[in-house]
Amino acid sequence: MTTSDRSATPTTAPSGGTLRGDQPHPASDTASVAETARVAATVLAPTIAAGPITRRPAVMHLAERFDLDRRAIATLRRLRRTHHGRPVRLRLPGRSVTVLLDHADAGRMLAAAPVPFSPATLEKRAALSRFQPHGVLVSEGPWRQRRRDANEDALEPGRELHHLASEWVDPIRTGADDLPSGIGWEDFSTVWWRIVRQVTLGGDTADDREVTDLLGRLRQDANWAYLLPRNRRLRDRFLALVRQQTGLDRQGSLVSALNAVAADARQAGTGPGDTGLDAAGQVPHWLFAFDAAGIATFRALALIATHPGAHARAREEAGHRGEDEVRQLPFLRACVLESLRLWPTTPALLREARADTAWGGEGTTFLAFTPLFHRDSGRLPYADRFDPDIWLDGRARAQPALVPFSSGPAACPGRDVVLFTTATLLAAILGRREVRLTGTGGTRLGPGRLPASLNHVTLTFSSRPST
Ligand code: HEM
Repeated sequence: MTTSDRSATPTTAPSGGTLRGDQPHPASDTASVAETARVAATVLAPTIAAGPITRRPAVMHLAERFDLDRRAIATLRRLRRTHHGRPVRLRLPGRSVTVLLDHADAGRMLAAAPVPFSPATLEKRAALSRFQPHGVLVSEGPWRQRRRDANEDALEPGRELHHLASEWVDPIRTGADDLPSGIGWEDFSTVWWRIVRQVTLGGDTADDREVTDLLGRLRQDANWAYLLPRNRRLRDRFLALVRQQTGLDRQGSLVSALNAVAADARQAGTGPGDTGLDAAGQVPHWLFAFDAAGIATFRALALIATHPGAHARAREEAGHRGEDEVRQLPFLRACVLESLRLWPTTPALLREARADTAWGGEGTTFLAFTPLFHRDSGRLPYADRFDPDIWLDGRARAQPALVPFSSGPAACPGRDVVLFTTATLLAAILGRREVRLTGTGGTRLGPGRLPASLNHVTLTFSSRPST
């Protein structure tokens, strides 16, 4: 399948298209020193401090307490008004960084990947190469394309039910049953990683924590990008373990799908064996990225539990079940998408210009800060509401910058696997239990009360078997 064939497949992710009348700006502006300082203080610093690669709980706590994302959004809205929506180049020493403020510009940038707007920015290369040196996100040129194709063929974006989905239902249901009646983040996270290992690596890996624990330690280092020396011993141990696990090729796992793709490529003679592709080299990103899916699921549970109308619909969808049935669960998928819209787990979408562009020369870094677009109350009537229907009736799809999974040629190829696993887990929980939100870090959640920053770590639930 070629890349152009792929873009024709239906997908649940928003398209990179623009609304009628929305056109990208033909040129950019430059921020004043004061504006740059405000963006640095209220947008860049909190985003970096929160942990771009793994969340720092103490900073998440502060972010929620002071609703820091709301402040970031306010800063960028003000900048947008002053500069009439044009992209704005910050006056930062030693770096050329331009912030996109308009929906159409963000959509345009994401659609034009990897050239001129490459996802493999300096920051991502520095951080991610600590545990995924050959991941597609930090790859360039022909290698990027091969790795991208392999990721798409194995993860099957655009297909709501992966061809292996039926293999994952049992581990997900078992995980839901293993949750205690009082559910905190630690309980949920433990169950989530058991599910992730079984879906990704397969078979009996539920308790095989070493690989994901090592990844956790590498991710903490990666938060420091180029500021901290690399721990090569840890990295080599982790990558060797991933390679070993991938080599076991357990039936029904995501890695088995990837191995099949690599074997097909070898047989068809379309490439020099595994050289360049490095199938096992794609798996660290998968394990890493499933973390965000766990966070999104826990927040979605909080949204559902605090919105009676959605709660009733979610329980109804969850309740229609045959024990081993694999189902699409459109409403629960939409709830997870809403969780990601309201609290994006990748708030900073970064691109680096590989050629001169109308908005800045080669080497310029571009930032689309997704909370600005996702919570744009001047444009979206549902900006600060929980409204899963926007993902079902086409309203979200019509917006080029509602992009929890990014969009365009570098959009997340794992999105449909994510939506399947998360929605199936929510269904397994809500189909058998009555769930109530019992605690947050201090913020109040409910209809009309959705802070821009939500610390998932402090959410707690009570549950009892449903009658
Ligand atoms: C809630 C969970 C997830 C979210 C919100 C998410 C979101 C994203 C976003 C926003 C990007 C673009 C990043 C950028 O441009 O810098 C991305 C890329 C990617 N994601 Fe995900 N992701 C999730 C989970 C996953 C999972 C579980 C997998 C694999 C099983 C996966 C595989 C990938 C890959 C391979 C890329 C790189 C694509 C490329 O560079 O062409 N993601 N994801």
